[in-house]
Amino acid sequence: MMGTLPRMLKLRAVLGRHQNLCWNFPSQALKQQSCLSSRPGLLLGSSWQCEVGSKRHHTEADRPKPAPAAAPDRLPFSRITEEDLAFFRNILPGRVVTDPDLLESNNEDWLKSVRGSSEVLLRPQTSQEVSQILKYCNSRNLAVNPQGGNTGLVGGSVPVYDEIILSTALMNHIRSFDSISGILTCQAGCVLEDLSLYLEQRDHIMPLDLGAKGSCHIGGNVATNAGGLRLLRYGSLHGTVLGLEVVLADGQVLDCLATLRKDNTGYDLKQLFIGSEGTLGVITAASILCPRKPKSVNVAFLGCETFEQLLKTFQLCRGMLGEILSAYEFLDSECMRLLNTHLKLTNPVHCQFYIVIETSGSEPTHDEEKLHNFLEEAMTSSLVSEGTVATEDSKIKALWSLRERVTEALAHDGYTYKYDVSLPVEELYQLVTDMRERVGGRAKSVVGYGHVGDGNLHLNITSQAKDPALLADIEPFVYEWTAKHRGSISAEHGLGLKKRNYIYYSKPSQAVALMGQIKALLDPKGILNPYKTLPDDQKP
Ligand SMILES: O=C(O)CC[C@@H](O)C(=O)O
Ligand SMILES: [Zn+2]
Repeated sequence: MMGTLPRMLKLRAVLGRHQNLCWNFPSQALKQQSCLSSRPGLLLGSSWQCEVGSKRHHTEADRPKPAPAAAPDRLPFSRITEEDLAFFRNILPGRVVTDPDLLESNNEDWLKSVRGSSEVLLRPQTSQEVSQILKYCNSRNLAVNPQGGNTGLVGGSVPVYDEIILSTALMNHIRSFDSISGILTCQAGCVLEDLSLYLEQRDHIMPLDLGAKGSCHIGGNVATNAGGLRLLRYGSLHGTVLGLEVVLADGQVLDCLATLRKDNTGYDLKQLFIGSEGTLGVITAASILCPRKPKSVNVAFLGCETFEQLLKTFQLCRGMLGEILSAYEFLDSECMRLLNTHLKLTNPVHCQFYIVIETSGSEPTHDEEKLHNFLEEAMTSSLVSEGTVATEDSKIKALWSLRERVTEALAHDGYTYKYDVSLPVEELYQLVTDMRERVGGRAKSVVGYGHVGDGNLHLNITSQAKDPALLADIEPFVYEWTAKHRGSISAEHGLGLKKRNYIYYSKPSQAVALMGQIKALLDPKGILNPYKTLPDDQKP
């Protein structure tokens, strides 16, 4: 994992010849920071568009009016009774939680912005137990909120009213790992970081990596189609998940747990459940294609003065680093200010925009040479003004923490309005600039960061406390802006409770209606994660 230090020092020496360039290794202060954002149990709308030829366009008149984002009325599900509890206690001895204190953290999302009032938490260990639970709930018309690590950011992982919480926490068993094919099969409740550690000992890695890795469950990652920091290199879970086991609303266990790279026998049903946020079935196990652990990893933390330079650097980087490029992330100077203020993290360089570039390859000498050439070119063409490079694990983690912990820093800044949009990269930062101008001094901070390499911006706005006037400035402006620029109003966080009614900004009515029909087919009573994902006009 480590590049050779003398070689990197040489790199510094060569690059150091250029004026304004300051290549240094992270400061002591930075090294001492913990590398992981420990989001404790963190689980967290689009333009109406239609396809005309290859172009999407949207007309104001055709776009359905989004309903308010607030929670809809409670749907007429049954209320839990003593007989129901007796049934659950019988099938899950010692694993039915009704103590309100113990239920606190399961009822509230990580952002503390959505709070349900569930009175029961079920902790199954097997798919058969999940099947028994759902069969019973379906027959009794009891609503169920499937819950993984509760790290979502759109209110998808917590109950809205009194839904029964079905936790995957005890379903954390690795079923198999084939080191020849790199295919891992595990239960849904395995924590992402545990899987990563397990695989690292076997010379492999998980194809996804998130700031919330210490708490999130792989089942929740798949259910939300989580993107994260490695998507640029390894693609989305739609490609790396080879098979799923899913329990349907009526309790049937759907065994699509294939471990094949290629399988064109009919419709690829597992894809329906990836990103469906627990509304179509409960994922109980997954087979995932895992890459080999790279032999050489380097991280460069660079600074540039304009977003245009940042994009040109990306272009250069894709051309010069090619197959070894594994991440291209960014944060603006406002994010850095919050990291300094709230988490006492120190910036290794000082600029308007910061880039985190990661390379992962199999030959350290080759990778370092490529990185060296790229950095030299980025410097001589004045795209990048400052930077630092790390090859050692601890330094790499320290640099990554500057990107991964922005969410945590924002949580300390105040009430946070979160937007997670996909946009054509060249327009990505204009939304932040326009928003800043629009909200003026009403907001405490307006920050932009995210996955430039994937065209994914995280626009976050904070205020001292929840502020309806500020919200009215932000929405629907942010959704309209995104739709106008042909973006998606949810790039990777999903729709959950908070964004469900904005789906029409990103999907045409026919597509949403078809989603409603699929939901009605798989979950006719609508017991699975009600109030989430689908807009209120499409609930069964
Ligand atoms: O908090 C956010 O807005 C983004 C969280 C996560 O997707 C990230 O990329 O850090
Ligand atoms: Zn993200």
